Amino acid sequence: MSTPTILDRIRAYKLEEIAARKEERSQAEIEEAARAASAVRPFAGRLQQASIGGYGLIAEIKRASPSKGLIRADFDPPVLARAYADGGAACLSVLTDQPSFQGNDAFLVAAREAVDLPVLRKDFLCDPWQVAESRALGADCILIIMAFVSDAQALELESAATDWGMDVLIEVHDQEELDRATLLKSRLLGINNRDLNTFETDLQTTRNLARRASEDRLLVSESGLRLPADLADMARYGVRSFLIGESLMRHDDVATATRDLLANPMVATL
Ligand SMILES: O=C(O)c1ccccc1NCC(=O)[C@H](O)[C@H](O)COP(=O)(O)O
Repeated sequence: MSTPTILDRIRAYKLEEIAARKEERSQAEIEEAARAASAVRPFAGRLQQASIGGYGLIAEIKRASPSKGLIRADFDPPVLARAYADGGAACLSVLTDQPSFQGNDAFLVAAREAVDLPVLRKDFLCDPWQVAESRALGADCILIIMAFVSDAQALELESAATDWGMDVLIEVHDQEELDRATLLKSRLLGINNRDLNTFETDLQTTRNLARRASEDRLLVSESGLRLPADLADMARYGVRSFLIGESLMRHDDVATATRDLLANPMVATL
């Protein structure tokens, strides 16, 4: 039998987590909480707007990761959210997965209350119940990781997100996942530079897949981006939106680091 991958391990505990949470709150209860949540903020719209002439940044609030362990000890989600907003981020991403990323649902709630930016719930979703739960927390966008879900699950998640008025960031990291993503209608397509088995990041993933993606998609390069030169490199391949966590989280002054990263965007030539 093959060794379980990180996604296999995450899937196993997520299924237990979902079952336990469903015991606590029925479908009707979670839907009622989702209906009572504050209005959805336009995630894809803000990102698109920022990427015209500039760069669209989804700035990630990330305390730890399976590959790096603890990334930031001084971790205060509302303070970080305000620093990202001051630095010019278009949107936030907040990790809520606890076992692998030391995230928490409360981090998303607190970060979103602190700013007026739209927020992505960064977690491992495979059940529409989690989409309603994301909306109940206030999330404006969910993530569908093609490597984590079947085609049927991806369609079900997208349909639930659409019903709740939320945006979807579809995530792919190879050609097969890019082909499967054609099933989905959402505009936002994230290309993850991180190999989820080895954890290595390689910007070549974005360079390769960006030119094969449909022109209708708004492309987001994800993971392993650190420098203004990295963003300019991706912009040469038509990618002007980015999901960045670790490199910004490691700066003492997150607002200045964010501002410096976004300064002097490459002029669009496409
Ligand atoms: O970050 C990880 O080590 C990781 C491991 C396994 C699955 C997912 C993982 N990260 C999720 C992400 O997509 C990143 O947090 C996001 O793209 C930001 O990446 P980075 O700028 O490199 O922190």
